[in-house]
Amino acid sequence: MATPLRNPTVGIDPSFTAGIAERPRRTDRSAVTAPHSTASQDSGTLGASAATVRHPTRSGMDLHLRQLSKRYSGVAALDGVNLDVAAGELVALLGPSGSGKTTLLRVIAGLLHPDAGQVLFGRDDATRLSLRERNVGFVFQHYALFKHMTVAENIAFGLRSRPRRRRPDKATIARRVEELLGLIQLPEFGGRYPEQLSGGQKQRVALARALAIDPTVLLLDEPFGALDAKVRVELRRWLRELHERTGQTTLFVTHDQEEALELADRIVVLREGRIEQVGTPDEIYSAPASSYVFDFIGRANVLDGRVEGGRFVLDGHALALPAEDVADGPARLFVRPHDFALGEAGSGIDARVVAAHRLADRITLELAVAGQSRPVELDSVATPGLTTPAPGSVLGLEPLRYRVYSA
Ligand SMILES: Nc1ncnc2c1ncn2[C@@H]1O[C@H](COP(=O)(O)OP(=O)(O)OP(=O)(O)O)[C@@H](O)[C@H]1O
Repeated sequence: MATPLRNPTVGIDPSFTAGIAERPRRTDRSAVTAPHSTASQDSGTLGASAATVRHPTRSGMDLHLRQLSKRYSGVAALDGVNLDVAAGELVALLGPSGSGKTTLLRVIAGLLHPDAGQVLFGRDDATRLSLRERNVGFVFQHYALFKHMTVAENIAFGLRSRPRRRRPDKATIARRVEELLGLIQLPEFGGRYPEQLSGGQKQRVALARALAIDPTVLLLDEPFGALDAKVRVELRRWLRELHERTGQTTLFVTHDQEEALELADRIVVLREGRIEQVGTPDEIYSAPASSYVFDFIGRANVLDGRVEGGRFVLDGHALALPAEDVADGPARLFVRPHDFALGEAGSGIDARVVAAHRLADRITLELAVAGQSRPVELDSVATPGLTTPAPGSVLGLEPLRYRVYSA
């Protein structure tokens, strides 16, 4: 019989809230010292041992995925996925529909078993353990709260349903629920039922319920996907703050690149069950490893041309951009809308203005480029004296930052 994994870095203690408040920021982990030992009060109540309170960082566990594969009737949902997540990291799994995000999250959770490969929590092989044995916290896109239970009962559920020997006493559970209600900023809501909450509030309660068990890792499957845009943005910031305070190792699935860029320490871009790139938001945005990542992260203009002798050229245009690391042959130029300089026709890429919009200090242009099937979008901060170009006029575009990939 497999032994449940316990988070060795996170012991539940009555000073939970204080402990969170005292936690230094991630960059200062080495300076962490125990706020105060509560081992004698807690051991035997929430299953915390002396070892659990020796590590007060509350940063969850490190996680390692080795060569994970999963196929569904011939289709590879996961294809040799390797990933290392450090304790306390907030990682986004990003990719289009069908790229394998949910499958990967479910395999980490133990809700789904891989055909091959390993899931390691710390140094322990968890591949054959169930969700409960892994002690992970999982939040679904559609608030899976129990309708017949109050908010407090929902949050307490994971602790109450533990086997007797690891179940905390009632007073400890009640205290823990109060702490979590404070943490999710719903201190007065313990007696309400889920139907009396907004969508955003329900998701906060779902998060509190997942955190209640002191999970080894927190797994969120499009946690804000069902909410409207404004609430999404608010909850996104709230989750980032919550993570700064709890330092819980967290993986969340999203197909929203903005959400990933704003929230994550690192982003994992998935494509057809494989990892296309892993990096910080800056790395992913500024140095996309492939045209797939460039296209997926942020807005992109794509121009079809070719590389000749280390330069990207477009027939009929003066442009000759350095592209030394790309082999000669058909190639694509990728430029973000705000990464063009505007000049005279004949100086770079000649582009005809199709439509122009000015909004306060920004000018947006829709342009047509001879020989290209896709329109080009340009977004520029208006400088004094710059008038909005008239539709029909021809301009020269100079890419300031760009990437060239073989086609
Ligand atoms: N139970 C299943 N049976 C058959 N195929 C499945 C099953 N679950 C997932 N798949 C397939 O595995 C691939 C990956 O699916 P997955 O749900 O992990 O993608 P995703 O990136 O999470 O997509 P979405 O953003 O739409 O949720 C897809 O091709 C999907 O059709």
